[in-house]
Amino acid sequence: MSLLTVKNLKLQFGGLLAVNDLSFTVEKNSISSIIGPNGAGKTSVFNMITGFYRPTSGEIELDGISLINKKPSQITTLGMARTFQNLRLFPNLSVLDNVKSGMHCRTKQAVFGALFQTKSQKAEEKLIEKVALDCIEFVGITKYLKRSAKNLPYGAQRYLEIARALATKPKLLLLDEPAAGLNFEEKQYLIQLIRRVRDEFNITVLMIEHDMALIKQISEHITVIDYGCKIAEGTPEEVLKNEKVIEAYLGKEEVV
Ligand SMILES: Nc1ncnc2c1ncn2[C@@H]1O[C@H](COP(=O)(O)OP(=O)(O)OP(=O)(O)O)[C@@H](O)[C@H]1O
Repeated sequence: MSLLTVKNLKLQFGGLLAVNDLSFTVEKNSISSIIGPNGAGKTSVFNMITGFYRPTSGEIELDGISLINKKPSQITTLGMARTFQNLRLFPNLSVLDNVKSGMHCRTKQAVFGALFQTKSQKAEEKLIEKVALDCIEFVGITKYLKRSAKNLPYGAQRYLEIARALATKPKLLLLDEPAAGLNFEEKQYLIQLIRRVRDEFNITVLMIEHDMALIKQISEHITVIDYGCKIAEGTPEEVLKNEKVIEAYLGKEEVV
């Protein structure tokens, strides 16, 4: 059963067709990937799914609900969270506050409540803190709780982004190049973390990644795009021996 359905998606920037008639689905509880050479349109697809870009045409549904014309915050509320290729943390906020900051969309806090700290307001604040602490512990960075994001080791910053996304309790987690900049040990830790996200929280994961070894290890389904079009899809074994895929990568990146 699919959680995300993308149908005939198009995105035009002036004369450039960044995404061209793209259709694919993401199965519930799967770990899936979108791959493709630089500039293929992968991040543009994520930006449309999360409401940052408005598609020129096409349909996107999360659990049967259309996401077209919805704002990013509405899409978060419907159960989607993402991390970014270039980290988007609040550098001067602590780890705890970074995670709490991602949870507005899930809270009922009104201005009145925030000013006068009603009983329910205090209870909600406690709950927010508990969820944030649980997510921080889950990704393994509790020892950095009070440290500002900018002073964390790079790997921990990447895990913090995942904790912040998890705190919104998504059905679907989109990870944009989660392994970028990580060393071998950190990548192995990331693989375990992504598996635990799916297995322990039943969250479906869709990621963009350039690290083919990592993709092979963790992805159950891959969609390959080139020049905005889907050129192949299937299991890692099927996709990575596909001639069109090898051709698309030839001279650009190495397919392992
Ligand atoms: N806001 C924008 N305005 C104009 N062109 C854009 C914009 N965003 C992306 N593009 C163009 O759309 C195409 C697809 O870009 P996109 O970033 O989606 O590719 P990508 O597959 O994610 O690349 P990479 O792997 O290098 O991150 C590129 O030609 C890019 O220059």
